[in-house]
Amino acid sequence: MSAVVTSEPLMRRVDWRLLDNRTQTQLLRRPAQLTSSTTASAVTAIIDEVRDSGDVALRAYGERFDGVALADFAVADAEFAAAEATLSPQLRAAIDEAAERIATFHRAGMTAPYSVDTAPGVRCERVLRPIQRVGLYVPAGSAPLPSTALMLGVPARLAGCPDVVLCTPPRRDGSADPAVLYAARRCGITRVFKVGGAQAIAAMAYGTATIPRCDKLFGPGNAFVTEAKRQVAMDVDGAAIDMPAGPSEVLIIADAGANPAFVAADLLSQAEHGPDSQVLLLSDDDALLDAVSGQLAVQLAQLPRADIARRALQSSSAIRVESIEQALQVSNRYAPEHLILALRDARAALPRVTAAGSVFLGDWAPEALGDYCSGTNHVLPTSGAARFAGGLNIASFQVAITVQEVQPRGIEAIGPCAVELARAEGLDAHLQAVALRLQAVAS
Ligand SMILES: NC(=O)c1ccc[n+]([C@@H]2O[C@H](COP(=O)([O-])OP(=O)(O)OC[C@H]3O[C@@H](n4cnc5c(N)ncnc54)[C@H](O)[C@@H]3O)[C@@H](O)[C@H]2O)c1
Ligand SMILES: N[C@H](CO)Cc1c[nH]c[nH+]1
Ligand SMILES: [Zn+2]
Repeated sequence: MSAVVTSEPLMRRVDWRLLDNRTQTQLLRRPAQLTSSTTASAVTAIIDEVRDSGDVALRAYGERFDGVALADFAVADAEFAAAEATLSPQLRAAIDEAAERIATFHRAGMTAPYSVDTAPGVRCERVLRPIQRVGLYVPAGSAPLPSTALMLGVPARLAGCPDVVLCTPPRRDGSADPAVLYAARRCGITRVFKVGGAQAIAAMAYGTATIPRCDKLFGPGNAFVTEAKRQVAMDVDGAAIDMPAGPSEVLIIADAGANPAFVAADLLSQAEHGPDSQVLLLSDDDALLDAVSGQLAVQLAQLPRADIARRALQSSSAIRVESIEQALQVSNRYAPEHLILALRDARAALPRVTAAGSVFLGDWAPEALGDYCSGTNHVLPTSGAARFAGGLNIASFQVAITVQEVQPRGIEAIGPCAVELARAEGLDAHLQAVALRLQAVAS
């Protein structure tokens, strides 16, 4: 029997139980990983050009990739005001409401400074400081994402970052998306530049005459943006980055009782982000897989962005597994950006999830709620980075500094321990720095 059970027109259907380990690994490869060497060299050339020619290069790339050569990239006060006036009251209210809920969730998870006496007369502390200048990237290639401006801007503000710069691709008429501008302003951000793609990342990492150099860069983006972040993070003269947050992914584990229309809608909602998005469906029930396949065809036909979603489905899979337990193992191996547990008892499965950016429990938590307004952050690790990294939070915008304060009785208490360890390492100057103080306290 072949591992390919049926040849689906929209999404490949495979039986996990019949695949060898190598084929399983290939199946779980992201499309962005397959094109990475070509993308990498294109991005290196863009970064080099921006470092050499600054704003001139930004203007040329803007013309080439976004169809507009801007004389001035900075958004002026008048454009912010016009943007706010353009938005419907309903959209402004939705942005405000989402911002409040995102703030509520993030504030609750804020790490606190702390202080502890580790020995009599030895106080150790951790204090938190906001990163001084942060650069945010808000995608707008295939669709402007004002929700991303909130996901970046709200925690940056709560962390207290004093200097926040935001880049987003311009529209063809040279303006920035009004909802992105409103969301940015809502988070207190006033330095917005109409620059997109790898060139925006290079500009914020190295600085140009117009765009200031930033300490750390944040935000999602397509394969070019994500690769540019990776490259500037590898360069000691570049900038730190939040995480690889590339093309969107969702993995859904659905049992026989799941609602096929809901499952199909959730798959399509990530597929419509871009042709390099990847969506995976795992189930132990053939009838459910069939029903979702039917729903996909029906719902896709009604989508304005059907072409993009159809292309994403081509690099996606519906996978028949032996059991929900096996599905959880596959999911942990894939480490999805988003994991939807469309299970009758989703909560019971949660303890077995070890790698995922954000988890959606049950039938009533579509991923789109996390994208917009449940309160969690939608800037999440992709490409398997959820194995070792979590999503964006306030701590991402802070540096934690440790402090120690030692009294004379403190050096008496712990000095001998340091002396012994310094002797073992053969580091005599270390030993001396402690021993001198021990003698001074004793005399
Ligand atoms: N992981 C996350 O947290 C997360 C969150 C939101 C969005 N996303 C992802 O962000 C991405 C947004 O992508 P997008 O394309 O819509 O917007 P984008 O702003 O990331 O990219 C648009 C820019 O790409 C550059 N570009 C386009 N074609 C190019 C080429 N051939 N060579 C070099 N540069 C080129 C252009 O400069 C353009 O301005 C999607 O893949 C989406 O899934 C991820
Ligand atoms: N699903 C995206 C994260 O991968 C975030 C987003 C923004 N707008 C809609 N969705
Ligand atoms: Zn989304």
